[in-house]
Amino acid sequence: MHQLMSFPDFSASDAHVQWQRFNNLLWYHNDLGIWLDISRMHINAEDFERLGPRFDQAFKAMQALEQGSIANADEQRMVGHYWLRQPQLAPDQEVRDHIAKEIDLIETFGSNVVNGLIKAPNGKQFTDVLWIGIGGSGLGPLLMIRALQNAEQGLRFHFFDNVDPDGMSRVLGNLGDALSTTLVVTVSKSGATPEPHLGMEQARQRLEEMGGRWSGQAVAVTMLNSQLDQLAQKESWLKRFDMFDWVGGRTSITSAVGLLPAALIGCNTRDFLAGAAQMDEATRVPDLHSNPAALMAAAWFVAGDGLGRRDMVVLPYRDRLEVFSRYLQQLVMESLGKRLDRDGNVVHQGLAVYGNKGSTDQHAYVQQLRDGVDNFFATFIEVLEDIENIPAINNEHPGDFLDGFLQGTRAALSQGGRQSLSISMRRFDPRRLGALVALFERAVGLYGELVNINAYHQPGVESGKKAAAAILNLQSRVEALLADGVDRSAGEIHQVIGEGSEEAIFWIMRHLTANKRGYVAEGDWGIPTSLRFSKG
Ligand SMILES: O=P(O)(O)OC[C@H]1O[C@H](O)[C@H](O)[C@@H](O)[C@@H]1O
Repeated sequence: MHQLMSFPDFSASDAHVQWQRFNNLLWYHNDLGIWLDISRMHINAEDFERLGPRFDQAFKAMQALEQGSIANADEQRMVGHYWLRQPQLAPDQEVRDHIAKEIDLIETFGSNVVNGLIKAPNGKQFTDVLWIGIGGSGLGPLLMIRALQNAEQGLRFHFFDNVDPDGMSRVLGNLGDALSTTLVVTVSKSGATPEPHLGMEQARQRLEEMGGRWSGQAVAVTMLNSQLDQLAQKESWLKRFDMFDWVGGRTSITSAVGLLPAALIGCNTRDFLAGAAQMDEATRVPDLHSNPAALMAAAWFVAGDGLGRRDMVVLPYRDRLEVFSRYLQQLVMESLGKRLDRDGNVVHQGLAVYGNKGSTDQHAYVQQLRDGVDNFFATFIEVLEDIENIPAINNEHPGDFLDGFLQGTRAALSQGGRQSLSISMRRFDPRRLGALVALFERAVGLYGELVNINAYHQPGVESGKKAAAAILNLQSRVEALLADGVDRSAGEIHQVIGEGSEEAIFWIMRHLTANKRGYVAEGDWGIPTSLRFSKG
């Protein structure tokens, strides 16, 4: 049964009406000290009524998912990230025990490394971590480190989240000799993603050139028996941690993927999990009005006409949360950006996410938000507790300015008829980060149900991967052909190979000739058809 709720429609000009909406729509969790306010989204009482039955369905689907249904039908997988913070919810005892055991192992390993009980092969204490992972295996850890690490706490973190040679060179350059006391963690659920594999090989070679012993400082986080796991086992790496088949990369932050970095910076992993579990409790409530994830999903739905017509601009007013929008990009866009719905209809669903942090962004793109194209809604995130060692100077408290800037932008957007929702946290710590992540995870899950898509697969990514593999294969064939030293145009190469396209061959040759790989080109680079390529 839906409890009918009456509150006035959004009004850009009537502050009293808005105050009433604020009071009527405000969600608050006393123990977590978190508020959610959707009163400045253009959602009205009749939307609640209209969406009620859809939410009843969505709540049921989420319940089934938590009980272990095959929620990811295309991949025939269960979706179990909620079990990670409440193992007792998992469908069988073996899984429950496995989750609990992994958390213990991560905690012990982390504290032993931080306290120097586990040492680098050269006998010295580990000083740094090189974290090699991409997508969910990189973004969650990055968020954990940026959001939770305090100065001088735990190990220094460095990331390989790409195969950009320049990026890798800079990271290795920054590490320098410290590579010999660096824990190198390779993270890949599938254990077969090319990016972390290449990163691992680079790190390994650099380390071995320095006389280091790879297996004494290498750690793997992956699924049992994956390619990466087999390598780690064969070579007796220092440690390996499990990723579970039923946890997707973008929701893996409460698995070893997020817990291990937390443990390595001496942060309380149990608090992080407890915060997520508490928010899970709150977002499990099958009532639209009192469930914050449902309120958020409903507001997103109405703002974008259920078709993702408005982007979500994430504006955390806390530097620690600067990468949260990047984290949400994967969580939201990889989950909701789908061509087909679950009945096979072409729907091109999605919800675009971008943002950095306030107040910084007020001096960059907020001008367009206030006055330009109205194709977004803002998500303000604030933390109320200021930091004591940044005192007021001349009676100017930086925290007051931060709050003032947030309120100012929020008001300016509303006056301009632009929508926003706000999440306020009394303080920020591992528990609140866990809660924040869980809030968005559930909102994404509910929204996926509202628009009837599979939020847990990523077929588009797979096709990009296949296309990239085809290009690398084409390159091998082009290089084999040009090994004879004969010069050829892109068209001639294409004719002989009979694969790919002239344009793809041009791109490959442009890259090869830009590097000292022995290839030369004669002709005009502005007229691709004039060029003849050869191995010089
Ligand atoms: O952890 P891995 O198996 O290496 O996957 C890393 C990432 O790559 C994929 O392409 C997926 O789209 C992401 O969801 C995943 O997080």
